[in-house]
Amino acid sequence: MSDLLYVNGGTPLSGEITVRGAKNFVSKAMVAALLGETPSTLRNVPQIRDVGVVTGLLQLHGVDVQAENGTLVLDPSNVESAHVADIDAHAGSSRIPILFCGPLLHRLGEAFIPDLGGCRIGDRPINFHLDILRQFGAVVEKREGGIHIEAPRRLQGTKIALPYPSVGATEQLLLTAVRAEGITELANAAIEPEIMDLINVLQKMGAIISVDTDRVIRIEGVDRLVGFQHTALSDRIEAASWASAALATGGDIYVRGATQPEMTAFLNTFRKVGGEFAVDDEGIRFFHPGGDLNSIVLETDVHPGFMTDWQQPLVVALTQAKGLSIVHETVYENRFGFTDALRGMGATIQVYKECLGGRPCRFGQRNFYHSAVISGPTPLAAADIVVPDLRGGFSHLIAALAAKGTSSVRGISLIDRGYEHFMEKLGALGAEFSRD
Ligand SMILES: CC(=O)N[C@H]1[C@@H](OP(=O)(O)OP(=O)(O)OC[C@H]2O[C@@H](n3ccc(=O)[nH]c3=O)[C@H](O)[C@@H]2O)O[C@H](CO)[C@@H](O)[C@@H]1O
Ligand SMILES: C=C(OP(=O)(O)O)C(=O)O
Repeated sequence: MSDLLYVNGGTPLSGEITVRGAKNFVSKAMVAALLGETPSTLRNVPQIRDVGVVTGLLQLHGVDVQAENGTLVLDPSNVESAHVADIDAHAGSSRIPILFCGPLLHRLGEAFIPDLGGCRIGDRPINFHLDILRQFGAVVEKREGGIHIEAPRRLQGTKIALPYPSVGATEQLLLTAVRAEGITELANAAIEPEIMDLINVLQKMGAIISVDTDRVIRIEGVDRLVGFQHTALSDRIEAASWASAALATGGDIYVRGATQPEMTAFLNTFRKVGGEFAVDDEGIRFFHPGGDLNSIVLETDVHPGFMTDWQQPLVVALTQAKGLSIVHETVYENRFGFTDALRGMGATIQVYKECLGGRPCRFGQRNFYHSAVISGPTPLAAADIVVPDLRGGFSHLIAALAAKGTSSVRGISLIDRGYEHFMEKLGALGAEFSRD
């Protein structure tokens, strides 16, 4: 099937869709299953490409993965006999392979981790991950196409402070510390809801982990872990993406499965922009109440702040708000590339190297266009677009749906990485489109 979608925009999206488990949790919980001596069951798993990638990686390592109706059963009992030390077949496919380090070191004593993929929204180095592994006593060596890691003896608990509360590095530490010898303490840890749910999973497996209010996580290593049974928390990025689509197209979308506690920062911002929402026990209805949308000043941040992955879809809605909005991206240095295409569709967006609208961040005084000023409202016109990355791609799709006329959107398979059945969902919301 072709990677090109023709979108006939200008109609408000209206109706109901369902979101399932979070991409940024499910893949990590699947890796955690490697640590158990018995099978694990994970429920509420979406059919997205990243789940397929991690399934492939686990199978290569001898894990039996059975999938049925959104439930995965992962049996790691053959990992030792499979003992695969080279998984470069999956180089560049996602960011998850780096999280195999701790579990594989505990089980096999060595591993080869291929170069990572994921969205190109900045340099995305892995220096924190490698420093963590070395502090546990692993020997890390750069080789062609990836890194080779080895644990000459059992990994040892350690005390670490992250220079920045990185999600991946915090997960790296958790997945390594739970079976290391002794106590590990991580200061300046990330505390995203997806990390808290990973901690839930690890605790079910037998781990001892405490989280303090000051971003300190403390783990007492244990000798063995067992399988878990868990239902994944909901995907708050997908939910916010559909909410932004409702706002940008003047629509009304009920997102079944969306949950309020993990979305507090988004909901506050959505309300300030002029969107309305109604929370019930099953999900959240997001709608444009009519009238003007308001411009805002917004800064992305680590949890509990406004998350960076919400930024790109919301910027499309801000092109329809009255006045000047300022968005300061403080998590990634290069996450405004997607605005080029929006400008081509008629949006007025200027990007700056300065830290605008808030406190100085790591990227100020450097050569990164990490602040944006959006002036609206501007009608959007149809265009030919090439999808740059996962969230940028979804944002382009929203822009095409808001624009009058027929747009072509090329590279839509990138969107499958994080949005389950997005074309069926668009259909259910009344979008007009056809696949080439
Ligand atoms: C699969 C997954 O869960 N992806 C999410 C995860 O990405 P990921 O875990 O890759 O993001 P991090 O939180 O690690 O990155 C945050 C910042 O730390 C920097 N950094 C990170 C690691 C490192 O070793 N050195 C370093 O400098 C990064 O370049 C970035 O500027 O959290 C991000 C922040 O919420 C989300 O946008 C991604 O959707
Ligand atoms: C940046 C993202 O994902 P990844 O870390 O998998 O590239 C994202 O989900 O928006």
